Amino acid sequence: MSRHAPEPISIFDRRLMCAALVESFKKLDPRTLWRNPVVFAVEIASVITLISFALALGGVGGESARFTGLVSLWLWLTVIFATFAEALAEGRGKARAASLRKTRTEVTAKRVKRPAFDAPVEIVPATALRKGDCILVEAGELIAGDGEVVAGAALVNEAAVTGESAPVVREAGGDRSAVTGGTTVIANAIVVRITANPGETFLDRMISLIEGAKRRKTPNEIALEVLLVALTTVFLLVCANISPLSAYSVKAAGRGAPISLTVLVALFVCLAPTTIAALLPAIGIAGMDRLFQKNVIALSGRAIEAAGDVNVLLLDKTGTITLGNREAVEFVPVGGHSEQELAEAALLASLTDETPEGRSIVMLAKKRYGLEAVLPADGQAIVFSAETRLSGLDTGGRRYRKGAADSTVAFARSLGASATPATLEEVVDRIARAGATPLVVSRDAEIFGVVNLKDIIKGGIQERFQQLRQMGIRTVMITGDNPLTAAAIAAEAQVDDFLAKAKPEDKLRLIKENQEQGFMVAMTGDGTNDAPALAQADVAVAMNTGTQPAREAANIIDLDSNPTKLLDIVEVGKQILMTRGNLTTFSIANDVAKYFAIIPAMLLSIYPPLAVLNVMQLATPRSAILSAVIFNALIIPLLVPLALKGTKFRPLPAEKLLIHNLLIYGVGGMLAPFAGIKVVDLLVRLFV
Ligand SMILES: Nc1ncnc2c1ncn2[C@@H]1O[C@H](COP(=O)(O)OP(=O)(O)OP(=O)(O)O)[C@@H](O)[C@H]1O
Ligand SMILES: [K+]
Ligand SMILES: [Mg+2]
Repeated sequence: MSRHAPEPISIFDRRLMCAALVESFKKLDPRTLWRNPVVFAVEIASVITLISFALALGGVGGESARFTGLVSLWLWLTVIFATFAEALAEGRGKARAASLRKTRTEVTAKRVKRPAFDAPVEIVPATALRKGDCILVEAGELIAGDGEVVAGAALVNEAAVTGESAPVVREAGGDRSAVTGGTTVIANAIVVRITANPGETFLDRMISLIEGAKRRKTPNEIALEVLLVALTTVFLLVCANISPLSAYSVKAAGRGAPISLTVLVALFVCLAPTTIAALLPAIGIAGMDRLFQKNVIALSGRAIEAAGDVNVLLLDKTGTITLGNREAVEFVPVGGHSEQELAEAALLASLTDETPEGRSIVMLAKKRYGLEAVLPADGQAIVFSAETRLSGLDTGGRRYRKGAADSTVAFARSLGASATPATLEEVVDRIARAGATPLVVSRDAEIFGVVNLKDIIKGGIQERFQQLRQMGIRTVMITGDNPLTAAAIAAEAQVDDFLAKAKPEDKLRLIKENQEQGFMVAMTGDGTNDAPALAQADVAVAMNTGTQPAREAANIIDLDSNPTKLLDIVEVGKQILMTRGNLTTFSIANDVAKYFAIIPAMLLSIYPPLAVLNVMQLATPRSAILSAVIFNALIIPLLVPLALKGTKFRPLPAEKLLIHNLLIYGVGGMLAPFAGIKVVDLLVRLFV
């Protein structure tokens, strides 16, 4: 695969860092910062200490101006480190969005009155196109908006959106009818029915998503934030009560000085869970960005996080596990009919069938049997549906049909057929066992034979399903095809289970059943008949090659149309959840060490015996407090790489991972500040 568009940019690229620095100052605006309440509280603390500093300079208040100034400076830095982490996480997406914007130049479109090539054409700007309009797009032209091909077939270059420069076929009918605005037709012509108004196209959605404009907090993020705000409130109350308590103690003990506002504010910031609060937005944004680098567009952060907990993956067969261009390769007659007769009946039954299957039958009949495709004037099209599993043509009082074996046989029976030809079952089974799809062809009550529709499994799929199994995810293939074909493909692709002859409502029911058993269900599909199931699944991945309804029902779109991408999505989902958990553990464990630094320092003048708690042997109370504030600030940029890259993913059982992470981030988080604060103190004692 050749990929020219998204050249990999490091998150720590120098230009991105500079842009993020500018952004991080803009993010100080309280009107936006309040959305992160803990960091907003630190900003208020910074303002309070700044005012105290100004007052101290004028000799008001009992605290040293130099000390207050330094505390204020480091509190401001704490806030900026937090906004910088978020800005840096957004940086790569913003750069990508800007380059996408550039490709979306002002274009014009050829609007047609009817969805046909011979309809009169009117030139209009792309912005004038509305849902339901039809446009003609010819070779060399840009497709002006998202839509569905309603006539013709063309080669389309989608590099502008997917980064993939190899052209793809887009054609009317079937599961490859969706086109994306901003892509280019490079051969042939198509008529497209527009499915999105200007400003609501896939490209628009993609740009606003990666720019973060549409980003909502996920339920997990909200739950964690509630906890962080609660903790912060508790510490705020504790600090507020220390002041009267200390004044009382000074009186009672007859020595020492009451605790200054600067020290109280410093204590509050050190105790509040600032580390995780500062890094929380960055963790989610960076996860989405990492997926985007893999050409996966997540329309919600919630879907990615749900992917981290997925137990069951349902996949559609044709177009998801297989390449999806089922092609007619052979006509096998039964019941004394000749190949030629079967070819003629199959051709008639396919003349108006715009699906890839139908077109490939017409092709084979023309090429191998020299037949001509002329639609009879009285021809009545019977359009294929996933419900009937049949398609065909009524002409001259005769009903030509083709479809799934049982459906066609049932139809022939309903018209009076008493027995099916002797060899039919054998032929159907032979084709199905080979993993191909048999379509039975009939005229009224008479069965003519079977069309062999071949399909190919996508490469490398088996190993990836194996990996999913190791992660404890069960793969189930669901297909409208017959059980024998399904079994053959299931065995070849090595899925754990399969469901054959599934109608859209069966797919939907299977998902609901799994969800009722408490499983988190992911579904990947491409067809219109997959859309209801996609809408129900917790994680719904649509192939970019799929139909418009499938893409609209999904919450994740894979631009590469590779069903095993779910592995990457699951991995990023797990990483986001683990990183957030680990940093929360670390952040709260950190506090323990800060108690040892600040509490003795704060109360030493009142209770001299507290000196024994000064285990770090910090120089003076002021240097101890300042060191804790500085450490509390510096730990944020030190952890930014971890927040952006995510905890390294290991395919381990959940309990083992939990113990492992608790050890590293819990114990590590408790010990790290002892060393860190001590080192900072050695430097700070030179200044205060
Ligand atoms: N154009 C067609 N005309 C008549 N019958 C068809 C046509 N296309 C498919 N069929 C029959 O209908 C069955 C269901 O097709 P459909 O495309 O709905 O399958 P599906 O549910 O999407 O499953 P999958 O895509 O996984 O194979 C096929 O297995 C085939 O037997
Ligand atoms: K803190
Ligand atoms: Mg399908």
